[in-house]
Order: sequence, then structure tokens, then C-alpha cells
Amino acid sequence: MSGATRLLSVQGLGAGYGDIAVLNDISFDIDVGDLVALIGSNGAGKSTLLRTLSGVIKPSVGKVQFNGEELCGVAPEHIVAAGLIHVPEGRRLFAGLSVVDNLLVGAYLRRDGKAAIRRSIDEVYSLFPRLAERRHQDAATLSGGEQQMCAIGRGLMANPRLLLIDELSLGLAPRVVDELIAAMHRINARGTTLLVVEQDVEVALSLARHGLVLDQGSIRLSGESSSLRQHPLIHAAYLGEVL
Ligand SMILES: Nc1ncnc2c1ncn2[C@@H]1O[C@H](COP(=O)(O)OP(=O)(O)OP(=O)(O)O)[C@@H](O)[C@H]1O
Repeated sequence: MSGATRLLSVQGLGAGYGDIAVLNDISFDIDVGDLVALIGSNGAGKSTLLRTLSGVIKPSVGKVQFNGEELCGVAPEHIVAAGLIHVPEGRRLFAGLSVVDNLLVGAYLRRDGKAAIRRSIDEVYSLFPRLAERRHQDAATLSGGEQQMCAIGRGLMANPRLLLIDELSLGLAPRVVDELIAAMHRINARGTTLLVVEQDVEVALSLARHGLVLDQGSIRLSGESSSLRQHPLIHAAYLGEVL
């Protein structure tokens, strides 16, 4: 993308759990305003990559530059404050707290005052009107789709520059997936850069402008969604067709 501003630059990243290496020599860039899908089969390392970017897992090697700042080895709170926000797999809402209180948890590091936070809540409600209807409901009693909306809304409450979303559509009905895809495009159009883990390759390639394909802890392919869609490996491995 010519003239684009780099937001995230990952170079030679390696990470894992204890002695088990999961990610090997991961390098990729994301520009401001992009919408990128991270694709890969079960166990490829997608969640591990998001956890490493958000500081939950410390990388063993490599560099992560975000908005010009080196993030490797930096505390997760600092990474949140820098504007890199992770919506984890499984949504991880706080049971016993209402929808609005879950949203407010996302704003815990903001120092721009109650009026700004109120505006952000209204933006989340306009994006997901069902959350507005259910604002006082215990988040644990929401449907799967509503929980995903609440988790994404909580991420938005942190005012992200880059929002990482793990398993956008997992376990959700096609109609809800369509709603979430439309919401991704609106969030992106309002200026938030997105990196979305999506196991359904059809959904991923129709959602995103660019794709990264992770295979056994390494980036196997990357490029525009339209060209990835034509790639023989994608057809053979993920779309179940042979060109
Ligand atoms: N907490 C953990 N401790 C040890 N190993 C882990 C842990 N979490 C994940 N792994 C291992 O790391 C590898 C990558 O897992 P990861 O969850 O990142 O993959 P994924 O691509 O997100 O897969 P899925 O789509 O199944 O969630 C797997 O082999 C997994 O068993």
C-alpha cells in the first residue's frame, strides 16, 4: 500500500510455553486502517500469536514495533495503554456483571473523563443495538453472539488503534456472523485497524482486505484476500477444492 503508515511491524518473532516453541520466525506488517485476517488450522498458533502481541506471553526472540514503539517484553497494561487491545478467544466476560459494567471494564485505563467514556458506550450501542437493549442483563446470560458483541464492545471501550479479535465467528449462527462482519467493516471505517483470527477461510477472505496464513507456527502465505482466494494451497488445505 503506497503512502500507508505502518502501525505494527513484527520481525523474527518466536514464542511458546515453557520449553515448547510454538511460533517460529514470524514477520509481518500491518498498516494503519488495514483489516487483516489471520487464518490457520487448529493448533497453528493463531491464539499464541495474539497473546504474544498483547504481552500475555513473553516472546523468546524477535521485535514487535507498534506505532513506532518497541513492545517486546513490555507489560500488558502498557500495551493496552498504547492502544493495542486483545479480544480473547472464548470472550471471557465477567459473569455476575451487567453488559454495561463489562463494557466499563474495558475503559479502566482511560483518563479522558466520564463524558468521553459515555460517548464510547453510546458508540458501542449504536454498533450493537442488542447490547443497548440488554445493558442491565448479566453478561453470562447473553447468547453466544451477544457475548461476542459485548467482548468486542469491551475492547472498543479502550479506544484501540489496533484491535486483535480471536475466533470471531466460532460457534455462531450464519446470521450472527453476517452481523459481526458488518460491524467489523463499520469499526474499520471509523479508523480502527483490525487483526481478526478467523478459522472459517470463506468468512476470513470475504471479511478482510489482507490475509496471513499461519501453519505450524510460521507464516506460510500472506497477501491480498483476492489473491489468497486463488492460491492453490488455500484451495487444497482450507477450501476443500482443487483448482
Ligand atoms: N497454555 C498453553 N500451554 C502449553 N501449550 C499451549 C498452551 N496454549 C496453547 N498451547 C499449544 O500451542 C499450540 C498452538 O495453540 P494455539 O491455541 O495458539 O493455536 P490456534 O491456531 O489458536 O488453534 P485453535 O484454533 O485450535 O485455537 C498448540 O500446540 C497448543 O497445544
